[in-house]
This record gives sequence, structure tokens and C-alpha cells, in this order.
Amino acid sequence: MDFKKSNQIAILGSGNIGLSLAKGLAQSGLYPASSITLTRRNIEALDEYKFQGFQVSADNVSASAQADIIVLAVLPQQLNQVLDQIAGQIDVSKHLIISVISGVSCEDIRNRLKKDVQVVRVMPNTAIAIKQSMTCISVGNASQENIELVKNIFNTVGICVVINEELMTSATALCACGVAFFLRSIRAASQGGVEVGFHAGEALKMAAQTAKGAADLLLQLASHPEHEIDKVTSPKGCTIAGLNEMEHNGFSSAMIKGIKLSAQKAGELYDKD
Ligand SMILES: NC(=O)C1=CN([C@@H]2O[C@H](COP(=O)(O)OP(=O)(O)OC[C@H]3O[C@@H](n4cnc5c(N)ncnc54)[C@H](O)[C@@H]3O)[C@@H](O)[C@H]2O)C=CC1
Ligand SMILES: O=C(O)[C@@H]1CCC=N1
Repeated sequence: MDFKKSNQIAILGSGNIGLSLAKGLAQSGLYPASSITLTRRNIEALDEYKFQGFQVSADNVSASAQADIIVLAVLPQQLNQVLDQIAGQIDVSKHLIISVISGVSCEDIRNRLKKDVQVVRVMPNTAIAIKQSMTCISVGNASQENIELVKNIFNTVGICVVINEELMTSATALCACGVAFFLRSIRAASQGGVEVGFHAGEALKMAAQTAKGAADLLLQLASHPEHEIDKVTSPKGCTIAGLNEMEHNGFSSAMIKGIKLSAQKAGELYDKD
């Protein structure tokens, strides 16, 4: 399929996720660094990216005016100031807004910018920097052409699914915060590995590769976790002993409760006024 040619991207707010997205896009070859403008209030912090060929600026207004796609990537509490800055530059016939901001609806953004500007809400995670993001998209009022454009972008830097906007705070918890949750699990496993005899560095590498293999069993075989767990747990064996000890200490329950609290909090991050 041919996608609309959208040449210039401005990422307003180049912090953790904005820069991860920039790296992934440049790596993918879909958007060269020279077609991406990164904004931040203190642009000295972007020197390394300037050196790599990205355009850097402290001026959200001119960056937006020059862009076809404007990515909003500031914190929820920083958003209203940025929207008020750029509102006058928005050309509804040209601009597509992609917001990665948690807890802010497409309608919130349209109400503050221009009612008929096209806004898509996207929830990537930091693995986008290595083209491994699980990205959830809700399409807002975008045209079919722009929906395909956005899906193509996020499929190039990982895997994307389109979901209803009401589920975006849940997607934030499961997929964006989820990176931290799985990393903490791997870190905990490596700490266990040190207790049973490995040096910290090798324990971390062994835990990470084991986690990657476990995830790939599910993804590549379209298998269910309990089916794969049953293959590991030999009768009267050491796996079931360890697994049950973890469950007695609330392993699954802790993960479920954490995801529920994160989803609730994601819905409370933005103050419209
Ligand atoms: N960090 C993550 O894994 C993810 C974050 N998000 C969302 O992305 C947004 C950004 O999160 P992070 O990257 O973690 O935060 P961050 O604090 O690392 O990045 C925000 C950046 O915006 C810059 N900024 C603030 N005001 C600005 C302004 N007026 N003009 C230009 N730049 C400005 C800050 O200097 C900072 O570099 C949040 O809304 C968050 O909910 C979404 C998905 C994943
Ligand atoms: O912690 C946060 O609020 C952001 C949203 C998802 C990941 N980081």
C-alpha cells in the first residue's frame, strides 16, 4: 500500500519517550534523522542528537509550523502550555497530531488546539528505541489515510494494535508501564541468581535471556503460559517448589494489583484546566 508522504516530524518534548521514538524512527529508515525536529526547553541536553543529524530546537512554534506530523511527548502537566503555544500554527489541512501523553483524550487536545484538527492517541513503550515497542493506537478523528500512515509508522518500530480510546489508560499500564514491571522481575530473578552462586553480571544476562526465551515461546508458538509452565514443572521437582513459594508470597497478585493501580493513576494524570 502507498502511504501519504509526510516528510517532516516535530517531536515536542524530547525526554525519555520522545527520544526513544526518534531513535526508533531513524533506525527504521522510515524517517531519517534530518526529517525529525526534537524540541526541549534546554536544547544543550540534545547535543548528542544534533550531532547524529536530528534537528533540535527550543521553539515549539516554528518546529510545528515546519512539520507535517506533530508528536506531543511532554508530561501531562506540561501539555496545556505547549498546546497554547502552538494552537495558532495549526493548519488543519496539513497537520496530523500524534499524542503519546497518558490520560489525555483526543478530544481534550482538539478542544485546546482546533476542533477539527486530526488527532491520534498512541501509547508506545521505551522499547521503541530498538524497534520492539508494543504500541496501542486509538484513531480519534483521523482520516483512513492517516490511520494507515500511523499504523505503518508504529508497525515499523514494533507491533501496533488499534484499540478503543476508553482502553488507553489500561494500555498505558499493561504495555508502557509494563516495561518497568518486567524489568523489575528480571532484576529480581538476577538477584536470586546471585544468591545461588552467580556473579551479578552473568546472573543478569542469564535472567534476561531466560525471560526473552519465555516470551518468545508465547509469541512464536502462540502458546499459553500455563501450557509452557506445565512443561517445566516436573513432578515433585524444584520448579513447582519455587513457583508455589512465589505464589504464596503474592507474585501474581502483586503484578495484577500493580497494573490496576497504574491504570487508575494513568487516568488521573491530566488536569484539563
Ligand atoms: N516514559 C515512557 O515510557 C512513556 C511515557 N509516555 C508519556 O510520554 C510523555 C513524556 O514522558 P517521559 O518521556 O517519560 O517524560 P520526560 O520528562 O522524560 O520528557 C518530557 C520532556 O519534555 C520536555 N519539555 C517540557 N516542557 C516542554 C516545552 N514547553 N517544550 C518542549 N519540551 C518540553 C522536558 O524537558 C522533557 O525532556 C508523558 O506524557 C508520558 O505519559 C507514554 C508512553 C511511555
Ligand atoms: O510513568 C508514567 O506516567 C509514564 C506513562 C507510561 C510510562 N511512563
